[in-house]
Parts: sequence; structure tokens; C-alpha cells
Amino acid sequence: MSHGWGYAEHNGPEKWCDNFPIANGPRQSPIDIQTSGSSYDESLKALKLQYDPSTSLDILNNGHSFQVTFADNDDSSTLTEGPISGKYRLKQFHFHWGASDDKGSEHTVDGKCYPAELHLVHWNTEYPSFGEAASKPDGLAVVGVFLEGKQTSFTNFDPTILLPESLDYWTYLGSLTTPPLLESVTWIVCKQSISVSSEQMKKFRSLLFTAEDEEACCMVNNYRPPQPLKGREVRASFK
Ligand SMILES: COc1ccc([C@H]2OC(=S)NC2=O)c(OC)c1
Ligand SMILES: [Zn+2]
Repeated sequence: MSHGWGYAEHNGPEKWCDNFPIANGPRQSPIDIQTSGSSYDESLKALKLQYDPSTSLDILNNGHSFQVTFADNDDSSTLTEGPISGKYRLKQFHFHWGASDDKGSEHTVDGKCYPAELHLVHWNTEYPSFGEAASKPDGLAVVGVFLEGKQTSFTNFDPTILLPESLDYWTYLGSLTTPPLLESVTWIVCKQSISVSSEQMKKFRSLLFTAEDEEACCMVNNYRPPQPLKGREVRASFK
């Protein structure tokens, strides 16, 4: 792949296996969550998300999405409980979206796509850093939240406001959804979506994959399609 991975025909998800053979690994993400195939697990605890807005550092177009990065040198913004054990620190959040409202989410539910999906990325404090954790099977925990069209407004960068009212979730063992596609993620996908306005989706779609000195290419369709489940269990925190 000449200019690194991306989402175009020549360097998109179907080509990632050329440089990242783990793309065909046993626990790749995202997946299509088939609700009839998921099983209620009464032992699953409620998610405990404690975020401190003062730890948000910056917002950045990283060429694949835009992300808000958080200071992760202490336990100010953490995920505990839910399907994980121990404490995971918030590293960053970012989104994936489509060129139109009929696609854009990475996970799907019974084949239904959403216009966009938020990823809140956390790393296991059992390990010294995000980089170390990212290569461990229990190193990361990503909370996925679907976005769907309705009038709404964001009031600040406190990630808590990005969470739906209900924190019912599905959980399964998966991977990063972009290269290096590391199979180190405990996925926690919220059942309830949050709303996003068409104006906000237009803002997402006005971002660029390209740098200022390059021919403009709109940042859209920056999602990987669902991958084979390969026998993995999907558990639900709700009946
Ligand atoms: C440095 O933090 C991250 C966070 C997320 C990813 C991707 O995996 C998931 S999940 N969403 C993605 O865009 C990542 O890939 C290199 C690195
Ligand atoms: Zn992501």
C-alpha cells in the first residue's frame, strides 16, 4: 500500500490485510450485533464512567477522523465496572461517519447502520501506558455509541454528555477498527443511541482527509464494515 492505509478503493478496509494480516484474525471489529444471537448475562455490572472535563487537552484532525485527547497521567477520567475488571483510563474519543445518513457507523445492529458512531477509547491501568496496553488482549476498552438524526446541541467537551440516558450495552472481545487492528479491545456497545443534528453531520462531512497543501478530499465513509464473528459470544447487560 503506497501511501499508508485509508478508506479509499486503493487503500481501504479490503486492502488492510496486505500490510496487516491480523485483519483476518479471530477477534476483529466491528461486527454486526445480531440481537437474537446475543445472550443476557446477569453477572454483567453497570458501566461506571467518571470523566473530568478539565483533563481534555486538544481536538485534532488525525487524517482518519477527528479526536479529542485527554490527559491520562492519573485516574481523573476512568471506566470501571461493566464487563471489565480493574480501572481503564480515557485516552481519547473520536467518531466514524458516512457520506449520507444511511451509513457511517462501524458496528451495526441486525444489519441496521447509523449515520455515525462515537468511540470512547480507554486503556487498562494494569499496564504502564496506552501503547503498552494496546498490544495486550485485555489492554483496551472502547465504549461505542451510535448517533442518529434529530435536533440536538452539544454544550461542552465533557464526554459524559456524549453518553445516552440508558447505559444498557452489548459486550464482546474484538479489536481496533483501523490498522494496526490490534485484537486488544473489550467492546462495550451501548444499545441506546444519542441524537445528532443534520447541521452537525454536515460539519463532520466538511472535514478533510487531506492536508492544506493537497487537493481537498472530504472526510466521509471513515468506517470499517462488520467483520466475521468467528464463534465469539456477544453478551447483553439487559434482558
Ligand atoms: C490511539 O488510539 C486509537 C484509538 C482508536 C483507533 C481505531 O480503533 C478504533 S476502536 N477506532 C479507531 O479509529 C486507533 O487505531 C490506530 C488508535
Ligand atoms: Zn474508532
